[in-house]
Amino acid sequence: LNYAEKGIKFEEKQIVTFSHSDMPAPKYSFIQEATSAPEVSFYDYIVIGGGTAGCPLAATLSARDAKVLVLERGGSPYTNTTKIRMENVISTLTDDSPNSISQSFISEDRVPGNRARVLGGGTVINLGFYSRAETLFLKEAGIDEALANESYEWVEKKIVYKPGAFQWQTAVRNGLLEVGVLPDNGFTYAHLNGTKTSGTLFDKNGNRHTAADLLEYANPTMIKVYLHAVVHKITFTTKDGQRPKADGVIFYDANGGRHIAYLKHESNNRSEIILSAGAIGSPQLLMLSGIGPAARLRSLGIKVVLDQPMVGREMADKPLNGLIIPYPTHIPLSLATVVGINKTSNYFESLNGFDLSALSGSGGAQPQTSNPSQEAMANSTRNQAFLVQTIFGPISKGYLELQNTNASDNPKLRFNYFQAAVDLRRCVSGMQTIINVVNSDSLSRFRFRNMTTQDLINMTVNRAGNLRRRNPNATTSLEQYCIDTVMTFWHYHGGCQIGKVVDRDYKVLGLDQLRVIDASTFSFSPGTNPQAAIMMLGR
Ligand SMILES: Cc1cc2nc3c(=O)[nH]c(=O)nc-3n(C[C@H](O)[C@H](O)[C@H](O)COP(=O)(O)OP(=O)(O)OC[C@H]3O[C@@H](n4cnc5c(N)ncnc54)[C@H](O)[C@@H]3O)c2cc1C
Repeated sequence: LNYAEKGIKFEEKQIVTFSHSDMPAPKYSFIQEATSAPEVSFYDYIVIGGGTAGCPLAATLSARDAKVLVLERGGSPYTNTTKIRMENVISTLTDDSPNSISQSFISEDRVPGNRARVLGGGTVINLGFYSRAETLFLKEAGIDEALANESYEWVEKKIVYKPGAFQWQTAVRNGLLEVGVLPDNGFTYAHLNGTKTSGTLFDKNGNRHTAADLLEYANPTMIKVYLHAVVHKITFTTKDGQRPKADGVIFYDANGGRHIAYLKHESNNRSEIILSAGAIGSPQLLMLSGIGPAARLRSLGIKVVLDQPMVGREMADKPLNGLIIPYPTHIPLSLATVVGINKTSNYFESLNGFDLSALSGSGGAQPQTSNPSQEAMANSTRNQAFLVQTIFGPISKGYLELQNTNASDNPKLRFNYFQAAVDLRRCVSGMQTIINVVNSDSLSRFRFRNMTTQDLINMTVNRAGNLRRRNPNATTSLEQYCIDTVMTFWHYHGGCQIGKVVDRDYKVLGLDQLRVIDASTFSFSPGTNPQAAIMMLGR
């Protein structure tokens, strides 16, 4: 973040650039399977996790003439680009096979979730909505606003698109304006109160562009990316009386081969290991490496390097609640390109033609209406929209704990959705706005005439109800509705927060040569959606 201050300029001529159009998948010579990695190697920087933060970070470092290694546990997003097209977002998330690019889990809250397992990380499996963070986020993190803006532009130039006018998104935008989510901010990436259209990672042909594309900015002679490289542990030198210093990383390839990458001794001053394994992966790996709550680590046979009780604490996820709206006509599918931001800290988004409730784990019980032809239409996932909301923050926090010492397994996660009363109040207020939008004139032509709001509520409880809900008839209030139908917004964060696990330069407290750069450092999820802020941070 101090590059500009220090007068360091990026060598633009080293950067491989393409025009921002629908380009073919890049063929990077520096991306290889980890099976081809030497047993021992040496680098200036070792980035663990080639995800949303890791890719822009590694590209940036390599363009500064540092020798950079990226270790990514998943494969390439360019192997099967059909899988990551817009129409396949939900089928990718429901693919639970061992080679899936999405690893699913169920939190202790009984809410199913997904985490990326692919180069490009969350940007390869997410819903693509792109919106910058509020300035509060920059202020709290102490990030220079001008440098943040330059970094956003660096990302946007390569992978962010202005969306076309989708019929459903236009109706939702008009509905939000009609019920008072004002002003109309038109098209902008900025985080502003009111209703706006923002960016998307999908181009006009529905092809997804991801953080992996940012590696086009890398200096190809200075970077190496290994795929299917599962990092098991960071190693430390611990000389008597001195702070532990991170010096290497142990990783395994797809054939189970063990490799170790070390930081180069001669470049010690700028050498670092940077953990960008995401909000779930980074605290997990710190613990597996001996940095975490000592008693718990010892109980799993892990040698303690630093007793750090805050690793894995204050984990959070934004709750998702909304209404399923079956409609009587066929309209082209769309993912969120419009967002409403109101003064009571709710964010409203929508998608249509996708069955998001397939992810709720409730088994997708069928809607109950009194009209058979309505039911036939409502049963078709192509003919339904999901109008959803989430809240600022959230205030409710949970935790991450190791279940075992296998880096590929999910740790135990609890997010405690709505534990804080203010989160529940915000959800109720947001649901009231959603009900108003659903009943607005703008959406009236997308509604079955005799399907009431209560019908929609019942349908959503049945289809999107989470695994915790036991009795659908027990949903008697909007408070209970929020609790019974909460799903993940996938904005996991925390576990390595600034001031608790890392300092304001993202350096791990109490250790040398180790930083964390990803969503695990956040105390709240930035913006309406965090990927813009995370890529900016990586840059
Ligand atoms: C389904 C879904 C929809 C979403 N929709 C949106 C949206 O529309 N807009 C938005 O802004 N945000 C969205 N998000 C959130 C956003 O995508 C994430 O917050 C963001 O991608 C997280 O970035 P990260 O760098 O912290 O982690 P990630 O991008 O997850 O990167 C972590 C990387 O580390 C790798 N890794 C983990 N452990 C290891 C290990 N042991 N060894 C080697 N590699 C490892 C992972 O495979 C991964 O590639 C969505 C997320 C999901 C899952």
